[in-house]
Amino acid sequence: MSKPFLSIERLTQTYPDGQGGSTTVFENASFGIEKGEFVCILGHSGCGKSTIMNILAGLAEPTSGVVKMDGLEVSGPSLDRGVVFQNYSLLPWLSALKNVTFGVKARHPDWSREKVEAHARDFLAKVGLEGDVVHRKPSQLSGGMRQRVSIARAFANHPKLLLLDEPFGALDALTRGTIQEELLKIWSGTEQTVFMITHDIDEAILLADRILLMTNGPFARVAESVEITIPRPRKRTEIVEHPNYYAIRNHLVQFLGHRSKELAGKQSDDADQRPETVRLEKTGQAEDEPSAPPPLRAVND
Ligand SMILES: Nc1ncnc2c1ncn2[C@@H]1O[C@H](COP(=O)(O)OP(=O)(O)OP(=O)(O)O)[C@@H](O)[C@H]1O
Repeated sequence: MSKPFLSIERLTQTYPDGQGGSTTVFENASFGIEKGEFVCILGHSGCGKSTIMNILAGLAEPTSGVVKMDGLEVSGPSLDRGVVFQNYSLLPWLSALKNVTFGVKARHPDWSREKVEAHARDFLAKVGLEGDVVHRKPSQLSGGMRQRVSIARAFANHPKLLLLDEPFGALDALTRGTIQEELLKIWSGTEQTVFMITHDIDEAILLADRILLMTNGPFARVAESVEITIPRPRKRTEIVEHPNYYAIRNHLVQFLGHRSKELAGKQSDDADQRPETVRLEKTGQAEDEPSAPPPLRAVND
């Protein structure tokens, strides 16, 4: 079997527990991501999502295990891996436009100034930022606009892998919805590989090809890989009508509400802990199958 584009192999992370011992966040976590896939990871606070992302970004080293991208081991940050954090991380002294051209110049040192600027403006326009607003500094932009700049900046650099750490966490629901759809549009035009942390089940269903589910730590596991069997293009208002939507949503709610705790803290003898694939398919089933939507409830309890 050929190796996936991104291969996470037996990743283990332990930290000192402050009392002379150590805590194992996760152990021998292994999974793959194919080129062009959009993968979200869901799990309760503290299970180790950000730790995995920092390792994928090359910003942190695991205690053991390796990450390979295109067959090469990841070590240290690289322009091939772009990161978008919740807090935007824009350079405050530069305009929105210059925040984008900065990375494009580094990526394409041979491009003319005009070409760099046109490229940056093109990506800003894709997220709805056009005209004079591109000359504003981050402090003169709203939170939603800043996050749009971060996304434009990340995509404009064409990294092979885009890592998004709760990029919409600080936004109000309306802005969040609009930017989610802008993100989908920009992603579908580029076929970039995306790995995203979110706490929002509906966001994950809207955006992802697959959702990785993590159990609670310590000894957290990436226990399941749930395929999102809803065709693209997807719209927030339309996916809820799809027969698979509530089956998938229920499964995720159940996992986060119960199974993430039941499976927590259990060490396994398997040297290689790979997630189980879950594929829920309700299309073509008998009409009398109960399909009433469950009551919506918070899942991050
Ligand atoms: N540098 C560190 N030293 C000690 N423990 C750490 C360190 N960094 C993270 N941890 C611990 O590792 C565990 C995983 O942290 P991580 O930030 O990866 O979780 P997370 O799933 O991203 O959480 P959240 O959803 O709240 O962001 C936590 O228990 C955290 O306290």
